[in-house]
Amino acid sequence: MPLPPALFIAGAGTEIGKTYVTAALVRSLRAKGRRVRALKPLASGVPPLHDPTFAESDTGRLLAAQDIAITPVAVDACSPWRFAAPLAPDLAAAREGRSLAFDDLVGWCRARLGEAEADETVLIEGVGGVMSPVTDAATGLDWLKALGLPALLVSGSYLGAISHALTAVETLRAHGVTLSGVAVSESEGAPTSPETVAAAIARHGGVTVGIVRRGGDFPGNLV
Ligand SMILES: Nc1ncnc2c1ncn2[C@@H]1O[C@H](COP(=O)(O)OP(=O)(O)OP(=O)(O)O)[C@@H](O)[C@H]1O
Ligand SMILES: C[C@H](N)[C@H](N)CCCCCC(=O)O
Ligand SMILES: [Mg+2]
Repeated sequence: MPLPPALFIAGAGTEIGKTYVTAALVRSLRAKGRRVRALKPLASGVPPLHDPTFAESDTGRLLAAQDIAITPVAVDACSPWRFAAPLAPDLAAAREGRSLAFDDLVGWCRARLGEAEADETVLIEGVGGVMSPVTDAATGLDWLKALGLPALLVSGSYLGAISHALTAVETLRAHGVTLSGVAVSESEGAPTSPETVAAAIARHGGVTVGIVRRGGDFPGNLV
C-alpha cells in the first residue's frame, strides 16, 4: 500500500510494541528523506518530565526517533494528555482527579492533521488495544473512527498473539477502518518464530503482515 499522509498505529493489546514499531517507522521514513511527525496524544504510565526514566516513556521514545530534545514544549506538542498511573487513561486520569473529553482529543488530533505539510507523514499512536477505553464513554476504536485514518495494527508474537491480532483485524474491518497491514513485533521468549505467527495472521486474516524483530527495523513490505 502506498504511504498515506497519516496513519493510526493501533494495537492488538498493550505493551506489545506499538511505540517500538512507530519509532522504527519514523526512522525508516526519515532515512528515505520523508518528513514525519509522530504523536502519542494520550499516554498513561508516564513519569514526570524531570524523572530520568522519562526518556523511556512512549513520548520520550517517539521524540528521540524524531531527533527532538525532551523539553516541556516538545513533550506537550507530542503528548498533551499524560497521566502517571499505568492504567487505562480514564482510570489514570481519575487517579489525578482529572478527566479527558473525547471531543477535545479528537479535535486536537484533527488540528495536528490539518496543519501537516504536503510532504509530511503524521503517525498517531493509540493507547493499549483497539478497544481499550480512552475516556469513560469512548474506546480507541471510537477515536480511530472519528479521525477516519487508516490503521497499522501492531501485534506481538507471544502465544495467543494470533487470536488477538485476528480479533482486532475483524473488529477494524467490521467498523470500516482501512487496514494498511499488521506489524508483528517479536515478543521476548515467544515459543514460535515471528514468521510462524505472521504467516498465520496473513493466512487467516487475508492481510499484509510484516515482521519487526527484537531490536530490528521496520519491514520493507508495510506502508
Ligand atoms: N521488536 C522489538 N524489539 C525490541 N524491543 C521491543 C520490540 N517490541 C517491543 N519492545 C519492547 O517491549 C516493551 C513494550 O513495547 P512498547 O512500549 O512499544 O509497547 P506498546 O504497545 O507501545 O505499549 P503501550 O500500550 O503502553 O503503548 C518496550 O520496552 C519495548 O522497547
Ligand atoms: C499502562 C499501559 N502501558 C497503557 N499505557 C495503557 C493500557 C490500557 C489497557 C486497558 C485495557 O484494554 O484493559
Ligand atoms: Mg506505546
